Amino acid sequence: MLEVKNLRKAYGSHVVLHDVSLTLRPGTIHGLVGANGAGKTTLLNCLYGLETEFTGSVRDTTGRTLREQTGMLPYDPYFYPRLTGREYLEFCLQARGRALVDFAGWNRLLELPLDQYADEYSAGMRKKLALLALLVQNFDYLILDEPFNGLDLEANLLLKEILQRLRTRGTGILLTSHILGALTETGDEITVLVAGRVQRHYAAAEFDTLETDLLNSLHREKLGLLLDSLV
Ligand SMILES: Nc1ncnc2c1ncn2[C@@H]1O[C@H](COP(=O)(O)OP(=O)(O)OP(=O)(O)O)[C@@H](O)[C@H]1O
Repeated sequence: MLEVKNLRKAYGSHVVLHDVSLTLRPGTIHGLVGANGAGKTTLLNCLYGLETEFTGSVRDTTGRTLREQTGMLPYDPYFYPRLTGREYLEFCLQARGRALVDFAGWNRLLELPLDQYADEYSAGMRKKLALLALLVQNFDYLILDEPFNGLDLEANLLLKEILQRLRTRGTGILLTSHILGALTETGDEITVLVAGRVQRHYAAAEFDTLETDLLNSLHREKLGLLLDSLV
């Protein structure tokens, strides 16, 4: 299990994460929601080790090195210029010291032009390529920052199905999304982050309450202001 305990992260005097704790169990999908700037990406970056200056702890409870069996999809994946999609995939495997595999199986689903330069792909194709690089590596845990963002309708449906099948296979998946339905349809647990603090963890049986809570807070804070502005 991956465990984040009492994580506190600041940029200068700006505290972005306050005492955040959560767990990611094998074979579960854990959604992370929160407004723009709530701290979701920062939390994922601390978890994966892209940010190292924080207090609190991040660990695999089995004692293994977290990075070894965890793959991460960044919010905006970077591609080196003049690398084809295939070369990018090969690079990802080699950087991890893994043997090359045949990409054709997964790519029959994602249908990427692997012999074109990746930095010339559309935004959705780039997202698919970065996902493909994770899928071919069979990680135990996946950390996905906005995986649905930019994907077309068909790829969205496909990704939901893929995530559910990976969960059945035992993969633990932590993902952010601003599309609540994508998380409530697939997730086992959702954590709501408000201004860098965990407001509440919701189990699947409480997802109806989550929608009501989010709507209520929206009604209170923003819809009231909107009504005031319109009169
Ligand atoms: N490198 C950085 N330096 C300084 N402040 C940062 C840095 N990265 C993020 N922040 C600040 O941390 C806060 C949380 O940002 P973060 O990107 O984690 O939010 P988020 O919940 O992922 O937002 P979004 O939904 O817009 O992607 C924001 O106030 C942001 O300005």
